[in-house]
Amino acid sequence: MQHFDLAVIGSGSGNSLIDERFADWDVALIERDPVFGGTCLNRGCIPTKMFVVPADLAASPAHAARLGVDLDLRGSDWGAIRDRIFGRIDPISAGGLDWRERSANVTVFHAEASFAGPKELALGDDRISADRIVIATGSRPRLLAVPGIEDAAAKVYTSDTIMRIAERPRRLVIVGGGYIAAEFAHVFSALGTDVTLVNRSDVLLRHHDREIAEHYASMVAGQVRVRLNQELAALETDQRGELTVITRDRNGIEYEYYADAVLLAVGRVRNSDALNLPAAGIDVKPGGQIHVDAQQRTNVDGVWAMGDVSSDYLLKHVANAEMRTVQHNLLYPDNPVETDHRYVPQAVFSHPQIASVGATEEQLKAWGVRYVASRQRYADVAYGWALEDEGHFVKLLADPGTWHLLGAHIIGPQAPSLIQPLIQAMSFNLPVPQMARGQYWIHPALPEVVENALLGLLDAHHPVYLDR
Ligand SMILES: Cc1cc2nc3c(=O)[nH]c(=O)nc-3n(C[C@H](O)[C@H](O)[C@H](O)COP(=O)(O)OP(=O)(O)OC[C@H]3O[C@@H](n4cnc5c(N)ncnc54)[C@H](O)[C@@H]3O)c2cc1C
Ligand SMILES: NC(=O)c1ccc[n+]([C@@H]2O[C@H](COP(=O)([O-])OP(=O)(O)OC[C@H]3O[C@@H](n4cnc5c(N)ncnc54)[C@H](O)[C@@H]3O)[C@@H](O)[C@H]2O)c1
Repeated sequence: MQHFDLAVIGSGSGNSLIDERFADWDVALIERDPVFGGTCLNRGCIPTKMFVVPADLAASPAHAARLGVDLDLRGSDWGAIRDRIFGRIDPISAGGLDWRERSANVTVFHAEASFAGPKELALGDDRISADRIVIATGSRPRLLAVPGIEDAAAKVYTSDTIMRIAERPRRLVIVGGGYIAAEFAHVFSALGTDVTLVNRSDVLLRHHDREIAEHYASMVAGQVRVRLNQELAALETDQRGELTVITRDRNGIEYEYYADAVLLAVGRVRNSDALNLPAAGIDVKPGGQIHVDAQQRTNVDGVWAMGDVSSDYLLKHVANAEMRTVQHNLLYPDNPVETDHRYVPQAVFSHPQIASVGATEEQLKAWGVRYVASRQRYADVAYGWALEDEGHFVKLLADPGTWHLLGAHIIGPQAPSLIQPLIQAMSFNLPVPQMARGQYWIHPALPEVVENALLGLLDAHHPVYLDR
């Protein structure tokens, strides 16, 4: 049996862990997917955002008309967009594998790993052992088992498959109301598909601040058909191969939608089920989330886990942060560090864009925390005038005692970029007065909407003067 200093399962964030500092370690990297590099690169963050940019352009004529510019969308070439995106991504993935296979100290195994003991892995018929094992196996789309789904399989997609679809569907039903549903609703509707969004609960983007979620719902309703409180009940394929999507509401009433394709966007399943974790005695939470401590250690000595398979956050920037923790703790076991999960930001690249960090107003109320809130419309700052903005805003929540930000929520153009200084302020405990008045804000740039929201917090309570 081959023995290694370190075995890493999963070539997504796990692959990034093995840097030059491990040059004198004997490392095994195991990947079961023929495609190398994991979700973010091949079927997640990166290709979705590469679709969002052309979708933003395709959606721009309506906005341009309000500014006196007459743009016409004459069409979109799905094949060209798709091939450009994957023509860029696929060589990066293949090149990454090639480079890794040529690394002197790393052996790449193309196999599904499962535990045969605490420090032993079964890779098909092979066995390897390692002093340390890192589980970075990620997650996969959740599927729904409803009548007719097998017959309709050729027209049922997930985020793993829809971006490579041969032709853009004329009519698409998206099941779900989270990140993936919101981003693909934008991409497909902007490029010309008739989209119906079916969601089981009565809110879209339910983990967001309620005001933001409601505002998003009102805006997306202008782009796609939104059907709330309905869940997928069945799929029917007739003799001509035409697909009907049947949904059911809470009263048992059924609805029918004709579709050329269905996208399931109903959450993700952690990839821990194939790992035979009981063989190693590794603790798992309900739902398959591997239990780790703040140092990313599982309950079994020498076995770490990171990223989607163990994290509370299914986000690449979190997987990267956890990867850096594991990396450090492997290299410097006598000086371990913990992952900082205090202020995890998130962004939805929908239309409009959304970004948030920290607590929602509903959470603060539920926790009984004292707070002040401010809302600043893009339309009331100079660059918002230039944009002729309608309806987008920044919402901030702060502690009126310490003047530390408790939460920041933005819906509107460039929200994922605008929020970055607020993440910085929260991470480094920069109080609102200092942040608002202790620096210049470029005039008349869009971040003035953040500046004014900060000043609004101070007005919301009582004036605070800075000792400068
Ligand atoms: C459509 C979509 C869009 C997204 N957009 C964003 C975004 O904009 N921003 C953001 O922050 N996050 C985004 N995410 C989330 C982000 O992609 C994930 O959080 C991140 O990729 C997780 O990384 P990971 O290393 O944990 O897992 P992965 O990258 O999934 O890597 C796990 C690897 O392990 C392999 N594997 C699994 N089980 C085994 C086994 N038993 N043996 C061997 N190999 C195995 C898998 O094949 C996979 O290659 C998006 C996700 C999706 C689906
Ligand atoms: N921009 C980003 O950062 C980004 C983009 C895409 C995905 N992601 C990550 O991937 C994760 C998964 O995304 P997601 O959108 O699949 O999950 P999600 O958890 O965000 O949303 C799932 C949605 O499906 C609905 N749903 C569940 N079962 C249903 C059913 N039977 N019928 C109808 N609706 C049903 C839920 O009500 C919910 O609205 C996200 O949580 C996020 O962490 C991030």
